[in-house]
Amino acid sequence: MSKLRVAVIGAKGRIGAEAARAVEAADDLDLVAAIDRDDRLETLTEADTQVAVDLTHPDAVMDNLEYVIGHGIHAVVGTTGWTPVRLAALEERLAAAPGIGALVAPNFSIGAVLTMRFAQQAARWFESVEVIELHHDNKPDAPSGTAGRTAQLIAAARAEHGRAPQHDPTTHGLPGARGADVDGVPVHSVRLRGLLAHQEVLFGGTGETLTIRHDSLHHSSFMPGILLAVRTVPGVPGLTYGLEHFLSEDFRPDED
Ligand SMILES: NC(=O)C1=CN([C@@H]2O[C@H](COP(=O)(O)OP(=O)(O)OC[C@H]3O[C@@H](n4cnc5c(N)ncnc54)[C@H](O)[C@@H]3O)[C@@H](O)[C@H]2O)C=CC1
Ligand SMILES: O=C(O)C1=N[C@H](C(=O)O)C[C@H](O)C1
Repeated sequence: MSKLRVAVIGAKGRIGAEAARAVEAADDLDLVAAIDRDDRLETLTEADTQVAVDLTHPDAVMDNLEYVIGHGIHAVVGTTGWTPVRLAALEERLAAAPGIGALVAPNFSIGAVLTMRFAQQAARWFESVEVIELHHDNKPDAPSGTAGRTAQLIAAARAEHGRAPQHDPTTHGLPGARGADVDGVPVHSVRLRGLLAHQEVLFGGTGETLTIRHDSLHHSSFMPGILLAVRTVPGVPGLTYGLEHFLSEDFRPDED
């Protein structure tokens, strides 16, 4: 069987470099292009790319996707910076490219996907909730894409179960001390040398708290999810938001 022809955009970056190595090491995938900011996007079409993985920067991803989708290439996107407006624009672009699929994943690690799912499940039961995300000191965006998505899912679950917005007791203090407000959920961003990608979801109820914590300790944590996405996206036209939609019972992150 012929191998799937895969390109990585952002291949000199922290995660892009790891993704290029993971694609290269996979028996069923062929790394046909690995480009970065000084390279031409035409390299992808010249290499007859079937799936492009974008791991670049919020400022670059929309133009990259315009080229990729416009040339009939499926997309796997880990780059952050997704707003409802951007997602709607991408969905519209895909509607004009029948048969082409794009997966946008706030996080490719199984632990982070499960954190979001567990937080969604817990949200209805607790009065208070706050999200704390902690990342390396070179991350340009805050809050992280994962934290933003986690907060959105929690807010939607609270609303679905008729929970009133949280009461913020703060009347005095400094601006920003209570974090960013994502759909009514406070999200706090820590940037610290030595860290990689970490998140805590704190729930509080009467006389108890529940903390869900996830730690990505190495970029390898994202690779099984990226490879799963690369293999799955050609069969799923249109926009998919979140790796959870590609997970099946037989996914074994430790086997890739
Ligand atoms: N969804 C997920 O699971 C994960 C997502 N990310 C996201 O991936 C993105 C990249 O993260 P890092 O690798 O840490 O950043 P990085 O700064 O180390 O790498 C980004 C790379 O993209 C390149 N780049 C920038 N503009 C470009 C363009 N127009 N064309 C081609 N290449 C371009 C840069 O030169 C750089 O080499 C960020 O948005 C980050 O949040 C990171 C880790 C996991
Ligand atoms: O920049 C990173 O490192 C990461 N970015 C993604 C995010 O913003 O959620 C995923 C993960 O947290 C690593």
